[in-house]
Formats: sequence, structure tokens, C-alpha cells
Amino acid sequence: MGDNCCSTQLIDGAGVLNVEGLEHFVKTVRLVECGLSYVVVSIMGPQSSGKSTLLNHLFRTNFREMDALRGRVQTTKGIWIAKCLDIEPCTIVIDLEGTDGRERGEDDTVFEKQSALFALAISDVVLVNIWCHDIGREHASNKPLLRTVFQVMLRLFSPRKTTLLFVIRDKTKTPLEYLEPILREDIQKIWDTVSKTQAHKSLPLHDFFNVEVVALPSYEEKKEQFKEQVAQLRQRFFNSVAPGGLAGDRGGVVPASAFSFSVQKIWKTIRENKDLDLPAHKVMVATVRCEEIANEKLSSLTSNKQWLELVEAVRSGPVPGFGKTVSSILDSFFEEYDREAVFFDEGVRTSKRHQLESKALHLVKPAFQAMLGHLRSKALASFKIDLQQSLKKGVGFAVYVRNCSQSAMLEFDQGFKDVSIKQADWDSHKVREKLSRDIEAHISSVRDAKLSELVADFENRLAEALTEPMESLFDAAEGDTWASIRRLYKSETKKALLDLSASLSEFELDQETFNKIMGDLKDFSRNFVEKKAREEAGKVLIRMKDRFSTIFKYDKDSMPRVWTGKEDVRIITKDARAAALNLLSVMAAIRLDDKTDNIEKILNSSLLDSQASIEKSIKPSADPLASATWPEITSKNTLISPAQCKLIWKQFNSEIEYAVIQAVSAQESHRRSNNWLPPLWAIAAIIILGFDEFMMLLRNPAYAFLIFTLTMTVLALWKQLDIAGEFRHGVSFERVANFFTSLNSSIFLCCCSTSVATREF
Ligand SMILES: Nc1nc2c(ncn2[C@@H]2O[C@H](COP(=O)(O)OP(=O)(O)OP(=O)(O)O)[C@@H](O)[C@H]2O)c(=O)[nH]1
Repeated sequence: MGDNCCSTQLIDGAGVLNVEGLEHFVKTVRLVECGLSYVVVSIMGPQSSGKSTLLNHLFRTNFREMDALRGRVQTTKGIWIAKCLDIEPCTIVIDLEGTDGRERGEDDTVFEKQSALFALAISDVVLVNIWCHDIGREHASNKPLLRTVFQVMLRLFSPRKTTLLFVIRDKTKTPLEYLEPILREDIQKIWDTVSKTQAHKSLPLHDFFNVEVVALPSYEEKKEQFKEQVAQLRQRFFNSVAPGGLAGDRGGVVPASAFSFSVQKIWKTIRENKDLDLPAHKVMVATVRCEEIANEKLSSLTSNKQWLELVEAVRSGPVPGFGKTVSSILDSFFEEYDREAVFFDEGVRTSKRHQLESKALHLVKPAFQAMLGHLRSKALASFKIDLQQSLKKGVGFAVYVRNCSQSAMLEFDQGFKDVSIKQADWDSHKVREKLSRDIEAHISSVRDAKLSELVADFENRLAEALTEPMESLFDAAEGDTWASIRRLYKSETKKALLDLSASLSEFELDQETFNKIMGDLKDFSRNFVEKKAREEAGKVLIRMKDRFSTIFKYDKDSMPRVWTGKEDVRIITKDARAAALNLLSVMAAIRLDDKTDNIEKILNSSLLDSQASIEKSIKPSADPLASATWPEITSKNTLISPAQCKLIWKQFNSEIEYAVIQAVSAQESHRRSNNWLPPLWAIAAIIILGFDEFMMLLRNPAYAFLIFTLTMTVLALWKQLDIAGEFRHGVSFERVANFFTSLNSSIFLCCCSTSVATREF
């Protein structure tokens, strides 16, 4: 009988729980698979009252029974556990050491109480074995036992409702109908006499127990009847958890998967003599077990092959259908948890599920974020390519940017749908914002590059438009030079600004940026003009010398001057110097602001008029050029300071001096070369010595007429041909040819006139 019941000693005589044996028992009888569908039945009663015999017959277990021949000695030590055979639902039987045993003695009642409490805490049905002849007796052996049961029951804080099935052994001829009221009266009396706390005082017995009574004939004397009635009693254990069944009223059942843990904890608490709060214990068991299940599921997820492959794939790039795959993996683990934790306290189960979900999602999150990262990079790359291609199409920067941004964000959003995990409420707003910022940064860098390119182009065009006209204006620097430069600067700047404004429209810039770019171009234009003026001011000495040379060496018709002595070198020099000084005054300051100044006057009065004063020996007043700035001209607008002007003027004068000296010498030498008459003393000698020859000519009219005619002819030729003038300009082949042509015609005319004169004479 009962080899498969897996009878195991659960707690030994010393009160030590056999954890290994219990684990083995639970595993062998596959208790975990039962969920809540199992019943625990225990038996109490005096020692050697046939408890093991009853259990073995009732449940087909194989607990050790006393050998009848050895007498009534204790056979069951400690607490034993076994599984009933062929009873559904799964029924676990606990056989307790008999009470009131001689072996333990009076002092050892502690173990009795502890085992009684243990049986009440874990059992749905408690069989109480009593001898029939003890019913109604004042000193019956079952009374201390019942007192113990009730006392320990009151120690249970919010106990579960337990069925107490009194099994009357060795029933007599007295029918059960008579015995049962007496027994119930005995039970009530004991219940009433048990000292209770204030909280339990008014509670009736049936709040704690369902009391059932059954009577069996003596096993030793009426074995067959005993077996027959035990078989009938066995029937009551089928479907015992169904409503109306023996354990139909039970509450606070611990799921079978936590049975082992629960038993260990209960026994530990009892041994430590602490209060046993069963609802709290149930919650504690649920907490521990649900946590164990959740941890087990999490650990399985961590090492799940499909998940690990997915993580690896995500590391190398985007994985299509990521969200669905992860959701399905998580679902499978969460479902497993639900299946295993279904019988535990709902509050605990739900809370632990949330914890499991949270941990699982925490595990999954890095992969999810990596996927978002891939999505972001992909959308950004697409945006960059799209924008680059769009910009090649032509004008319309802002429109292209808008379209490309929208399409990139749409791509990201669609990608996010594929990545999102059903069990998580994660949104993408942070990564989306980052993408948006990245796109903005790229737009900004492309726009800046484009704008720089555009502005540089306008600056180059403006510089080109200003350079040559300015150089030409400074070349011919006159009183109205700055007025012309101002006109040029304003017109070119206005034109450039208009064109730039039209070109900027495609960027749809905000007003501030637009104003800044326009302002920058305006500043560039002004700075360029100022820079150019400064550059040209550096060449002022050369220009002054050129200006001086132009006036000094060329006449009004731009013909080179020949210094014959008739020219007034002083006036020409003065004019040329005045013109050079005028150029210096033009180049001395930047005059873009349309303001008048006295630079020309100061320079003239200081440099030209002071020269005249020195020449006229007038003592000059304080030097207005001994300064670093011009009156009413800012240092920014000063190109050549007064002191610099003075120095330049000095250098200029020293450099033109040579040209003036050369001109004066040229006049001197010209004068000398044109003076062909002999000296006065020679003329006087000629007159005195040639007086006789002169008188002879006067006395002879023919000679006188001949000499007169020849003299007239030579004079006529001299005048006609302007021989003196011709030689003044130098000698050339062309001139010599012209000269002889003129000479021929003159000689012919002279011959004609001479012959006419001779004929008339
Ligand atoms: N009179 C009588 N004796 C019985 C009955 N059932 C069993 N016995 C005998 O009682 C003795 C003790 O039986 P067990 O079944 O070992 O009793 P127990 O209560 O399990 O004993 P412990 O576990 O030691 O407390 C045996 O010799 C049985 O034959 C019964 O119904 N009536």
C-alpha cells in the first residue's frame, strides 16, 4: 500500500525541518503543477490512537504504524508528509506525532503546541482522532489536545477557516446521533474555557472552524467494517475543494508552487515563537515567489537567443520590424510569468508584474535607443542628400529647406512606428528634437556658407565697380574729387544693396539677419572706399610730382615747354606747385560725409603763402601744420596728418627743385645761343675802320642799290623762313626738306622782285 505516496519526514523529533526532503517531495509528486487545486489534510490525536493506521487506509499512504504486538509505544516521531493516492484534487497528508505521549514527558509540550499550530496553519482539513469512550468524560485524553488546538488557533492572527473532522475511534453501539451533541458540547465547553484576548472574546467557534464528526468501528476488532466505513469516508475527500466539500470554505490558499517555501517560513516563524499572521504570510509568500518567478523570467529574457541576436543586429544597423519582434519576445515572457504567478495574491502578482515589465523594458531600452539613433542618423543623412540635390535645381533655398525637413521628419516618424514597443509608452520626442536640432544646425551651416558666398560675390562686384573709377578720380584729384567719390560710392552701394536684397529673398531670413547682412555690405562699401583712399594717399608724393611735372613741363596745349627765356619760370613753378598742393589737400582726408573743411586753405596759407611771406621777409605766425589732426576731421577720416603734409611738401620741394633749376639754366643757355651780334666795341671799330668803304658805296648809287637789294633779299628770306625759329626746335630730315622747299620758292620770289626792282632802277 502506498509506495507512490512518497512519504517523507518533514520535521524531525528535534523540530528540524527537512528542506531537501520537502523539495524532493514537492518535485516528485509534481505539486507545482497543481496551482491552487490541492488540499492539505493533517491528523492529530493521542499517541498510538491509530492515526497512521487511519491515514494509510483512508489515503493509501504508507506511514509507519505501530506493531500491535509491541504495545502502545510512540511510532511517529516529528511530522511526516505524504501524497494521497488516487484522490483528486491532489491531497497532501500530514501525520503528526501523537500528543500526550509518555516519551516526551510533561516538559516537552512545546513541540506538541508547535506542531498543532503548524498543522492548523497549513491544513485545510484537520482530522482529530478521539477515542469513543473519552466523549463526555471529564478527564478524557482528548481534552488537553483540543485545548491546545484552540489555544494555538487563537495565536493565529486572522486564521484561515479550517475544517475540524472529529474521528471517533472504536465506536460503540451508541449511535452517532447521540454521541455528536455530547462531543460538540464538550468542544464548546473547551472553547469557552480557553482564555482569549479581548479581540477574540466574543467570536464564536464556527468563525474559526467547521466542525464535522464521524465515527469508525475498531480497526482491531471490526477490521472489515472499519475498512468499509473508511472507504466511505474517503469518498468525502474527492472534490473536497468544491463548494460544500470538506474544504469548500477554505481561504488563503498558498499556490502549490510556493508550498515548500510557505511551509519553511511557517515552521521558522513558529519555532521563533512569533505571531503567525497568515494573510501577511500569504502576501509574503506571494511576494517572494512572484519575485522569484519574475527574476527567473528576466534572466531567461537576458539569455534568450532571439533577443541576443536582435541586440547584435541593432548594434550593426537598423533592424526592420524591431518593435514587433521585441513586443512579441516580451509578451511571451510576460505570459509565462502570468501563467506561473496566477494563483498568488493579485495585488502582489500585479505589482511584481509591473516590476518585471519595468526591468524588462529597462533591459530593452538601450537597444530601442540605439534604434532611435539609427533612425535619426538615417533621417539626417537623407535630409542632407535631398537638400544638396534640391539646391542644385536653382533659387528657392527656404522652400527646399522646408520641404526636405518635413520629409526627413516624416521618415523619422514612420520609422518610429516600426521601432515602438507595444508594452512601453516611450515616445521619441527627445530624439526627434535632437534630429530637429541637427537638421537646423545643418541648415544653418549650409545657409551661412551660401550667404557668405553670396555676400563675397557682392563684395567683389562692389570692389570692382569702385576700384577703377576711384583710381581715376584720385589721379585727376581736384576740388570736386570727393563729391564725385561720394556720388560713386552712394550709387554703387545702392545698386549692390538692391541686388543683394533681391538675392536674399530666397532665404526668407528674419528681419534682424537681413538687416545685418545689408548693413555689413554697406559697411564693406564704406570701408572699401576708405581703404582705397588710404592706399591712394600712400602714393601722394608721386602724384604730386606728376601733377607738378604736367603743369611745369607742358603748356596749356599739352605741348612740351621750350625754355627760351620768354617764359616766366617763377609763375609756372608757382602754378605747378599750387596744383600739387591742391592734390595734397584732396588726399589729406576722407570726405564721405559731405562736410566742408579748411584743409586746402590751411595748406595754402601754411605752405604756399608762407613761402611768399618768407620771400617778402614777413615773419610767419604759429604753424597750423604742427598737429596730428585736422580741425573738424576725425582721426578715422584722416589720411595724411598736417605734420605728414608738411614733411611731404618738404620732400616734394626738394625733389622738384632740380627740374626748376634745369628750366632756368635752359633759358640762360638759350638766351646766350641766340645773341649773334658782335660786341659794341667791334661794331664801333667796324664803323671807324670801314668809314671810307661805306662812303664810297654811298657815292656810287649802283653799288649802294646792289647792296640794298642783297640786304633786302637776305632779310626777306630770314623772315620768310623763320630760320631762327626752325633752329630753335632742333634739326630733322623733314624740317631740312621743308626748309629747302621754302627756300626755293623764296629765292624765286626774291629773284622776281629783284629783277623788277633792277628794271625799275
Ligand atoms: N483499538 C484500536 N486499536 C487500533 C485501531 N487502529 C489501530 N489500532 C492499533 O493501535 C496501535 C497504534 O497504531 P498506530 O496507527 O501506529 O497509532 P499512531 O496513533 O499512529 O501512533 P503514534 O504515531 O505513535 O502516535 C496499533 O497496534 C494498531 O493496530 C483502532 O481502530 N482501534
